[in-house]
Amino acid sequence: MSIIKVENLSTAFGDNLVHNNISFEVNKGEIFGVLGGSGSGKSVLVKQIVMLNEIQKGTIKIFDKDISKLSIDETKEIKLNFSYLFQFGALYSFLNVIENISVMLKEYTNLPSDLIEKIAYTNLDIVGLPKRVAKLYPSELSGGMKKRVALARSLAMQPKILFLDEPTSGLDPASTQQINELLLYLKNSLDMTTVIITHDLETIKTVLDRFMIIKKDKIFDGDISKAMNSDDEFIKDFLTNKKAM
Ligand SMILES: Nc1ncnc2c1ncn2[C@@H]1O[C@H](COP(=O)(O)OP(=O)(O)OP(=O)(O)O)[C@@H](O)[C@H]1O
Repeated sequence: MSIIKVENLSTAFGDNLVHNNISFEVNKGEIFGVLGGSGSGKSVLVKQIVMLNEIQKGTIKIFDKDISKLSIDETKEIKLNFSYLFQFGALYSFLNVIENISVMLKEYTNLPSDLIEKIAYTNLDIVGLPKRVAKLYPSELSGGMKKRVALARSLAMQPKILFLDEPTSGLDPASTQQINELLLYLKNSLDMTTVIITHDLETIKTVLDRFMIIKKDKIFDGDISKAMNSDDEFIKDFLTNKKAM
């Protein structure tokens, strides 16, 4: 079942045509990758889906609803289903780990504070961090731990769709592998659809169910084995990291 449906999307900034008539669907429960070289419009595309950037041409449907035709109330309601972890999804330096995870719950729900704390601790556990880090501040965490806390903060709202922009950027190979394993664990344990922007070959190979590659047009849509068997030089180079990603 398709949960996101993008049809004939075109986006340009002045003379810079970024998306040329792109169509794709994301199915419920899958981990879908948005791939492409630097500046190919991956972030703009995801921001259009989460309604942070305007749609210039084409349609985007979420849960079968055309998002450009929603009322203010419908927009608010649909946005409650999203969590978006930005590329440099910074934690608040003046809040400790558990306070960082609680931020959205405090802002967007009326839940009592003891329940918010309980949910925050549950999500700390879900991302594989021990209770002892709860009172630490971001400056006291490793890069991998910061990513986990940011992920826990995104998960706390129990999103139906999670958007991750480069979840492993800046991490060493061991921490990258741990985040990849965590993403697979989340897929199997939570009722969630995930859209990931990534350049990381390991993530592409081991985590994504399906992905598309954009380069103004959509030049590929499928899974890793289809991509590996492709005769297209760009796709082959892309997957062996020969292309500037
Ligand atoms: N608000 C804007 N005004 C003008 N140009 C923009 C705007 N937002 C994005 N762009 C341009 O659109 C293009 C795509 O940007 P985007 O950030 O989506 O790329 P990306 O694929 O996510 O790149 P990267 O992998 O480097 O993060 C770039 O050329 C960028 O300069």
